[in-house]
Amino acid sequence: MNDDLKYLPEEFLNRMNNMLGDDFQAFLNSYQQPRTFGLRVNTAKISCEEFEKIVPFPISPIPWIPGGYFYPENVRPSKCAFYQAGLYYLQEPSAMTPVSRLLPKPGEYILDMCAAPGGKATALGAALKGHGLLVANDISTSRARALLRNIELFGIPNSFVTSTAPKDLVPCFPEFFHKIILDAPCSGEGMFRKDEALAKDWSPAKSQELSLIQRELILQAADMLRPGGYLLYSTCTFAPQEDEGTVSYLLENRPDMELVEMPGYEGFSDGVPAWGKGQPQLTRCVRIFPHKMNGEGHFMALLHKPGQTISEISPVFTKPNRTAFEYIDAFFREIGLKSLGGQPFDWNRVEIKGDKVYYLPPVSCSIRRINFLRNGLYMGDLKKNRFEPSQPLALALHKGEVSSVITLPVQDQRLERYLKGETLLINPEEAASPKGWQLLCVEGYPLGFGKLVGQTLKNKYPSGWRL
Ligand SMILES: C[S@@+](CC[C@H](N)C(=O)[O-])C[C@H]1O[C@@H](n2cnc3c(N)ncnc32)[C@H](O)[C@@H]1O
Repeated sequence: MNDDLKYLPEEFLNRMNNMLGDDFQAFLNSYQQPRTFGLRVNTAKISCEEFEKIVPFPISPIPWIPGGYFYPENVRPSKCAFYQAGLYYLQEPSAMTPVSRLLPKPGEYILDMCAAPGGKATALGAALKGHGLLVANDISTSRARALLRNIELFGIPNSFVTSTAPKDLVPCFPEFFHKIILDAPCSGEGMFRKDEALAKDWSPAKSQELSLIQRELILQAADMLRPGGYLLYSTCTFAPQEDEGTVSYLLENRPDMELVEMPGYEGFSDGVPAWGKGQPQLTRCVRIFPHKMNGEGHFMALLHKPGQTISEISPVFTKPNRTAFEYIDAFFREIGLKSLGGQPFDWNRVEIKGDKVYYLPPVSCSIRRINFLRNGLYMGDLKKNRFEPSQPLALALHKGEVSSVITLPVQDQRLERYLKGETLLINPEEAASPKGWQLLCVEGYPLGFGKLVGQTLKNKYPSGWRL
């Protein structure tokens, strides 16, 4: 065994040898190949064609992911202002696959049960394009905070971000969702090449423990899925008991559910019935092996609950304090707001709690006993006789939705200084309006607010967001 591979646990290698047979050597060799790096375009904010024109570093399409691109290892895309404008998410290429096979559509109600830090939730939210509802949940509150940040960076206005044990979501959302993604906590075997620490932490006992958790979670997911709905179960492990084993358990316990084919790709491998309880339909599961594709190990199963989906959208009912509306409206007039996130602004969705202003998702439902980190978009704060906009509001705005803008080219050094919290010198011809609130943009894409006084742009980029 090559010294470079010593970190791989022997029991893991023996099991993989049994699973893969003739393919085992190729699998092992893949651990000496460099890993790949990916980003996924936020198609709610920018088209792929436009992104390809303006991106300032080399990219090449990931062939099995619409909107996914490889970038070279020596590039740091998180240092580019387009990243702070929420134009893309950095994600390992295989990990982009589950959402791309769930085919989320605008208007659907979608749940991401184990969502932090948001790799899949941001893709789901982008696909909804502001219509319908995304519930992004993670049991860990600290991880859910990182999830909220990514949802806000992506400018997703129609989401609940929650931190609750999935069993407590079930009574709130019985047969509610059109689509659910369960990207389960798993033993992470597929990520050993990316993160050797995972291999050091691995044990068969842990995998067994996790498989029991996955069994509970997958039944809970099925119970929140409406007839006609789709559930995508995914892991980043090769362990059969966590993959086909979990899906088998669902098929046994929820016999109405069926495995369906998902859009294929030449590098995908079929699931193996013998690795579960032998149900022939387990071949419809998909495995991604690092020796067959340019990505890390992954497992996916797309499940359907037969029945007719009833399409209905429940209206939002709020009883807002309308006296505050004039302050918000005055701000909107000052910046010349035309729409929000591609849709006309709907005053019925405004909720005011104390001095905080929120824009609720366009869907309501009765919810108790859930720990919310966010219900909709945090728009800003009411101060004495005025409204102060938030950073998430800036990021929820699309290119061209506001007229008081200062837009700088991506190479402009002032963008980095803005993101560090500094004031900027702005030439009069660079600002669309001579004073007051401005939306600072990179190539037209909103980054954050500032206030122009003479030629000085006072920085309103919040300290918690700065570089
Ligand atoms: C594989 S990660 C999710 C990654 C995420 N979907 C993404 O794409 O960024 C699994 C998540 O499950 C959460 N988790 C762990 N135990 C859980 C449990 N018992 N119930 C629900 N979620 C759990 C973890 O906090 C973790 O964030």
